[in-house]
Amino acid sequence: MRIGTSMSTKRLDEVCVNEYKIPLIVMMENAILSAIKHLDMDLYDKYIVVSGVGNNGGDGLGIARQLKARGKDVKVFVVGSMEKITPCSKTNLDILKAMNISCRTLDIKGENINILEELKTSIKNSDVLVDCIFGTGLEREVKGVFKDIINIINTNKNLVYSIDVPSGINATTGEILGVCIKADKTISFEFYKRGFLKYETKEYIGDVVVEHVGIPEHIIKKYDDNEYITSIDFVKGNIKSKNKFSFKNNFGKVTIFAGSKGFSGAAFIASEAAIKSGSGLVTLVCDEDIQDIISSKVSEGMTANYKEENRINKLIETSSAIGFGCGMGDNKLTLERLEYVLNKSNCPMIIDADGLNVLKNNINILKKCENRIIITPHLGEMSRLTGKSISYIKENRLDVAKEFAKENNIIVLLKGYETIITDGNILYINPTGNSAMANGGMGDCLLGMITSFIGQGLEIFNAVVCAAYIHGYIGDILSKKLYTVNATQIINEIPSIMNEFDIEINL
Ligand SMILES: NC(=O)C1=CN([C@@H]2O[C@H](COP(=O)(O)OP(=O)(O)OC[C@H]3O[C@@H](n4cnc5c(N)ncnc54)[C@H](O)[C@@H]3O)[C@@H](O)[C@H]2O)[C@H](O)CC1
Ligand SMILES: [K+]
Repeated sequence: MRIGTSMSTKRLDEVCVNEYKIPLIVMMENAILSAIKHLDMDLYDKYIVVSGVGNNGGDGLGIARQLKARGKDVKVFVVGSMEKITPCSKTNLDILKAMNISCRTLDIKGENINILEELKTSIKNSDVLVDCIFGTGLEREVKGVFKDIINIINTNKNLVYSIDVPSGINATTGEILGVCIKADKTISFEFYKRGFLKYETKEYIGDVVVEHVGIPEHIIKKYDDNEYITSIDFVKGNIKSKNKFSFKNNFGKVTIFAGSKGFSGAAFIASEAAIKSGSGLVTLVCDEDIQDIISSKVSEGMTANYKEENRINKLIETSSAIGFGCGMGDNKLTLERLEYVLNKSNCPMIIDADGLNVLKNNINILKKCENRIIITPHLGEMSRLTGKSISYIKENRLDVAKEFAKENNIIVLLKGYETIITDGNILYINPTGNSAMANGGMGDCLLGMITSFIGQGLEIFNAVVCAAYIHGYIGDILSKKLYTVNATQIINEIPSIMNEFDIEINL
């Protein structure tokens, strides 16, 4: 699913109208017809449509017409200066008038007390309110009668379905411009709006569905912002095709540097996740004093300790991917080991946890490793790496991750609700995962899965996207029956879920 901004909508509209000669009213009618499919007409009969005078309002007026045509009881309120009404909205308003569908108008300059009372009563007497006051054209603080109406709707509402965006939200940034409709469902056009990714907007957007307005795919592709929400088809497609045609018999040889005294669990989880994700050969490199404990637990993997220099050198040279950092300790020795492995290796390297902590103020050591480093920080680690505050990163996480990836020529997987994966150019948002998974060891498990997928020969960026998706997908399935989901439970499910995905890694 594509992510887009107000600008993306505007640009596409202009291209369609000017270059491809698709009249806007045609796209609007497509938008209307695709929106009404989601208005639950089999459940409800009484609708109220509240429209502005922009094209979002035009969508609403067309929706009112289509609802009426299907025998529904519809009341329409239009708010805004009538002299500003867009041509397409005017056309739809004229059709409504010709059909004798009554429209109450609230002019921003007029005295609207009686109509506001009428609106309140109509809301109470209806099943569903369709919100079409503002769409992607909202550009300033919502005030006056617009503010009054939104507050009335939020206070008196039954169900509210917002068209394109809940009125009051900046579709690009997610900023709430003073007041905003609290939608139960948002039916958005062409793009999942970038603003919806801001955590604070979740209480306004409700369930989001994205519908098409009939713009040909090749045009959308041409003006793509390269930002997406990972779909299950993307994951299936990527993993399958890579293995089917390119690496059918190659399961990869991976090395994981992890664990230290007191942190043997991290090393176990990362290695076991790589094994269960289908790697041909997994070797864990750890401190000598935890080697025996881990050897006894990781029966299908091998272990080495830091004293075995020749063996380690050979492992680094021959690995198809290296995972580094879980439970190693935030100390000088870890930094030295990181530099050593970075210098000696040529394969993709995934760095997490203490591997990231020691990179603070040393990020330049990644510069010489062109395009083969993946970092997987959570917000705290990202804050230490970038020097930016957690709250700033939270507010601007897409751009912070993108900029950091671009500057350092790396792939960044920024963990959190709706994890981000970006190489500075393309960005994916991971839709899977849940709060039942918020416990120790999850990151180690993800590191093992990413290392394994890359080691098996998947394209690096796609491997990270797919690993994040499957990791969260398993968590989502388990959380339906478990209050807490831990890493070992995820690991145990990897083979069966991969099988369900029809992923051919183990053929
Ligand atoms: N390609 C598509 O996705 C299509 C989407 N459609 C719909 O069109 C709207 C965007 O329409 P636009 O006319 O550009 O903007 P709005 O309807 O959001 O309204 C702008 C309108 O409101 C005024 N305004 C802006 N901010 C404020 C404010 N704070 N207070 C008061 N008034 C304000 C502004 O001056 C304008 O008059 C999109 O969301 C879709 O719903 C098309 O139907 C088809 C193609
Ligand atoms: K709206």
